[in-house]
Amino acid sequence: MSWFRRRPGATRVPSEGHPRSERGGLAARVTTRRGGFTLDVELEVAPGEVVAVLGPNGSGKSTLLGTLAGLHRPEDARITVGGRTLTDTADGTAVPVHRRRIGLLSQQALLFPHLTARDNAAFGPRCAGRPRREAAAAARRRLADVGIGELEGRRPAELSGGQAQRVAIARALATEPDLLLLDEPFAALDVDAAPAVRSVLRRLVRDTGQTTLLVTHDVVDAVVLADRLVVVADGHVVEQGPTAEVLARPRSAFAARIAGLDLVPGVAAADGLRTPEGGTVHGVPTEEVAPGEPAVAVFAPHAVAVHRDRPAGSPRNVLPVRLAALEPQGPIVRLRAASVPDGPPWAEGLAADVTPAAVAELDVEPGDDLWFAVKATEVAVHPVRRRRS
Ligand SMILES: Nc1ncnc2c1ncn2[C@@H]1O[C@H](COP(=O)(O)OP(=O)(O)OP(=O)(O)O)[C@@H](O)[C@H]1O
Repeated sequence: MSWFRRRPGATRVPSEGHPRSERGGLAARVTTRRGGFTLDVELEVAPGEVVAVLGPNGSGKSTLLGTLAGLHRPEDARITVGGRTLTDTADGTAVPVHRRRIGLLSQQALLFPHLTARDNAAFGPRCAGRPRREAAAAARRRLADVGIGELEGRRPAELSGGQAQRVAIARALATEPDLLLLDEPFAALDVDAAPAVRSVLRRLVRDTGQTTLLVTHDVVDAVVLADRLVVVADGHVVEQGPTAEVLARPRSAFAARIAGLDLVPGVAAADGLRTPEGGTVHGVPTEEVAPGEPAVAVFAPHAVAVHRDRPAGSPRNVLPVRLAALEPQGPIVRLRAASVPDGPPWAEGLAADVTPAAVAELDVEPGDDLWFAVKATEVAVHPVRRRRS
């Protein structure tokens, strides 16, 4: 699948300080223990690339971010960003947190309660040694970038969760970090606030060509923000690759579980998504996507109704499929579709989750022709990560 792939030859926007091309990417080899747990990973993030790290609870994601940020001392590691060695246990190099030029954004905004939004955002550049006036100017610019320039004089107690997280984004980016680390950045936001904050972050990361490592549990974050996925389990990298490829052909149990969503590539349209062959998937565009933008329609397999005969009536999306496989998944059965010659090619691999009773009633077996139906209201249309060129 080519729809999430980075466009070749994408150029980066020069930043105010040093050009991004001089900043380079991340190369890390880390072995470290925490109690009885061992993290043992190698990881690279190319300049301007966004890599998402996904993994089950306790797989070592936070340990990895903490080690990169300089918060944990690893037993055996070499970490370089833009060719600068930040950690090398072989020769004792351990650049302190505030000199690593790494921005860290956590679930919680963690703002200083007694400082204004502006002074919170200026804190990073001040720590990096920038003069007061310059730091304040950088803070103002970034607050404007995240859409809350007018709130610069407010203290954290006077901000909503989403606004506070925007200040935290402004603070992380005001330092012009060589590497941005995002640790579940939307997890603490309520469902109404998260899409707008994700949208702001996506735009900023794209527009500045910011090299970024994102840790998340939410596959939509990875789809929207990341070029590449790295799946960790039990302290090891178990698979990695372009986001779409990992989700389309998951090899690890965890990736298979997170990939348990139906994804259809295309471009956003007012009424949903236009597929490459000119078909339409009716759906609800999220606020993060504009018509004409590369996008993906996402729906849950349990939202798909399965019929022997073409259903009449309301569902907007009705497509003919051939049953490729029946996959028992605990209390439900997943029907895996193949495309049919006259049907849309994107039906290939779609999943529908039904009860065993429904399977018995349908009396289906692989090779049978069926109809999948999904309501437009069940289909969300998200932008896909695309680097600015
Ligand atoms: N300070 C500590 N002392 C001992 N063990 C620790 C410490 N911090 C983490 N661990 C252990 O290290 C392992 C990895 O934890 P880590 O927080 O890196 O995982 P994670 O993938 O970020 O998990 P989650 O998704 O739940 O945040 C876990 O088994 C955890 O219990």
